[in-house]
Amino acid sequence: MIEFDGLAKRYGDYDAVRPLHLAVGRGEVFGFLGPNGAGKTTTIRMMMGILVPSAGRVLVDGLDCHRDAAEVKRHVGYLPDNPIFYDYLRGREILQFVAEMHGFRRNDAAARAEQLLDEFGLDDVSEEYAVNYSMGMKKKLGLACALVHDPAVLILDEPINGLDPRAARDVQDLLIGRAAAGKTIFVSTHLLDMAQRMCARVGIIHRGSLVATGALDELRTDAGTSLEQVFLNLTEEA
Ligand SMILES: Nc1ncnc2c1ncn2[C@@H]1O[C@H](COP(=O)(O)OP(=O)(O)OP(=O)(O)O)[C@@H](O)[C@H]1O
Repeated sequence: MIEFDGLAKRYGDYDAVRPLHLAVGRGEVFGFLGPNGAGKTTTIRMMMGILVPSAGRVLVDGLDCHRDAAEVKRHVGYLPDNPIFYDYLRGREILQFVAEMHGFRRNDAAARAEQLLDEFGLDDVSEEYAVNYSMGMKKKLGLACALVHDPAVLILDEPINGLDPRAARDVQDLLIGRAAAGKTIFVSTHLLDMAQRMCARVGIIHRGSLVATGALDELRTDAGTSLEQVFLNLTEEA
């Protein structure tokens, strides 16, 4: 479903992402774990066609994320690390706008917006300007936007970063629901609790290199200790 084939990004002589080879299967919830600056956002921006790879490629459903970027967006829902909204649109209008961009007719777009506002518990703030939303509300609205067209694949950059425990739990529950419905989820995080709750398999990225992949239980058994210790060992600074 998602295939990284030597995907790499270089800034000048700095390797932000070193050739990445990885396959994520249909229906899998894959955690992309790494410390600050490891290369997670850079990788995800290449998946979304926002950054041009320096080498290699990444495919979603056989489509090249750089060459076929527009088509990839029909298959994928994307939550950026810091969702930004038009400051002159209200929550409901943003969802309606995104739905229309995906080809919904006006009435269908309104109905879809209504449905998502309800599901994400945003009804009460639907008429407020999204730019004034709290971080938790912005992440929920961003996730609702990512789901408007019911994509098979979700690519999420730090979905619960900066959220209070209740908002973090709400967002995780929404995602667990989507995973149970068979969505393929590629989620970047440096929050190990979240990886433990949600991900069947993880990859750990450190200084642009994938240093380990596997099921959480395998990784823990390898090091005979907690995921936190595995993470700390693998991402140790020289
Ligand atoms: N435009 C750029 N020019 C030069 N270096 C960059 C640029 N963008 C990112 N980098 C560097 O590439 C590295 C990877 O950054 P990236 O944002 O992908 O990390 P990350 O794993 O998402 O980190 P975080 O968890 O802090 O968001 C960092 O060292 C960053 O400073």
